[in-house]
Amino acid sequence: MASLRTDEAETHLVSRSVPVSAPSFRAVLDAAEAPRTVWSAPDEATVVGEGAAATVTADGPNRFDRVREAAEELFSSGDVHAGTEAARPRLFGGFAFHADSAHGPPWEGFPGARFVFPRVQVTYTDDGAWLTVNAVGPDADSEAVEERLDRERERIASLPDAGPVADPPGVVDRRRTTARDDWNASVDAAVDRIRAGDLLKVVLAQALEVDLEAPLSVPDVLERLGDAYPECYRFLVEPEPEPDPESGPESDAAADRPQASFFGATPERLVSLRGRTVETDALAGTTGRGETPAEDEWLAQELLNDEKNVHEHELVAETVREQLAPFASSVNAPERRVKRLATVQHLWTPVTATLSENEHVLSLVEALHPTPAVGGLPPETALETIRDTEPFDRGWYAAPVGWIDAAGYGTFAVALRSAVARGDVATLFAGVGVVEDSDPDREWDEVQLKYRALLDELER
Ligand SMILES: C=C(O[C@@H]1C=C(C(=O)O)C=C[C@H]1O)C(=O)O
Repeated sequence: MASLRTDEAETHLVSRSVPVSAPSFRAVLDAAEAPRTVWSAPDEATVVGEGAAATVTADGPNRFDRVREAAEELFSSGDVHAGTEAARPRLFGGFAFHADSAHGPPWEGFPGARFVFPRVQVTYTDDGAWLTVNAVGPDADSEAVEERLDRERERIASLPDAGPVADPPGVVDRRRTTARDDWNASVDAAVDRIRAGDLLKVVLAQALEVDLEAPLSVPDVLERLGDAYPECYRFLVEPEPEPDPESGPESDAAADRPQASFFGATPERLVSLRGRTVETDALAGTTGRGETPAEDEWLAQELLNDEKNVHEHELVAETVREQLAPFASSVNAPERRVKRLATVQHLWTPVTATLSENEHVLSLVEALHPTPAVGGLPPETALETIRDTEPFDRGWYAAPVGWIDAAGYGTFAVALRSAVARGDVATLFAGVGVVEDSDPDREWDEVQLKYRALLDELER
């Protein structure tokens, strides 16, 4: 079932934008009403969204089609003055990793798919910032939207200064979903299945729940992640504020339940589509950072020549090329290289393709997700292994997050190096590719290394 939820039954869309002198990202996000949206990608405008003029949700195996149909309906009758391309109407959101995600803790409010058309949007481009007000429904008349745009412009211009970025809140307690012995047994069992020929690769993940000393400031964390990971895709997805299940439906305590926020800074693009040009990444195979440039380079060279990591990587690169082939008149992938991030280095093959006919980006998302960088091979057996092995719900971790527009173009990243936070509790996720030569201890260490991206922003 897909649903397009708007203020009213009809879906007439009105969107108005004006250039504004760039307000501080943190000040805008701090003052924004929920659900808040952030999207920031290399070579793309950064977007902060406030509230929802329309929400698209879907569950089940047909969720990609359902979202696409609802998006087409939403975008079908638009009265849009965007002024700049980056401020054109777009839906921001994503999907759960598994089609049958249970939406249990900490994933309450995160359905199989959910996209938001923000009520208010600030778009930061190289040529300055734009403020956009959107409305959907029969009451969405241009005059009312223009009046709101004036009011929002005044509000944005007089936002209080966000002050200095706060230090990380500090971690007081942590709980792992996976004990060391269980991890070793799971990796060994996966390796046995690989050696028996049932599997080629499976990505196994862990979750880490941390209690923070103070409620998390998502704007501060996103700002710091932007500084530390400029080459990554930063995102923030929030469900609409929901009632507390422990209090009655009419209770005031409902309003006190902390807002859930799913956010991260991921190095992995799942796919971007513009015109008929497709860009995607094969990213798999990991090592650490060195203490010196020479040590960094040594580690990078070792990674490029390491048989186990190259095998793990090539399974991904090959699969991505194969999955794009039916859509494409050409697929190009250069020699693999190393992507160096603040805490890790990865083997990376950027893949580009030209489509043989027009496609919606969600068709490509559906074809590619999950790549063997986060699922495995063969895909169905790997997914079954993940479900049987992992003692927690991946929710939206390692799943597609991004945006779509009226033309069916879009960009999606793989939601890695991510956490879902609610007040002073956060759950972090990280996984590793298990192949024939995997060693449980080394894979354990790699999971801990991948947690660093977010733990560094939470620990004092
Ligand atoms: C699964 C994660 O990362 C993925 C797995 C990698 C690997 O196994 O080497 C590397 C990059 C990502 O494709 C994660 O960060 O949680």
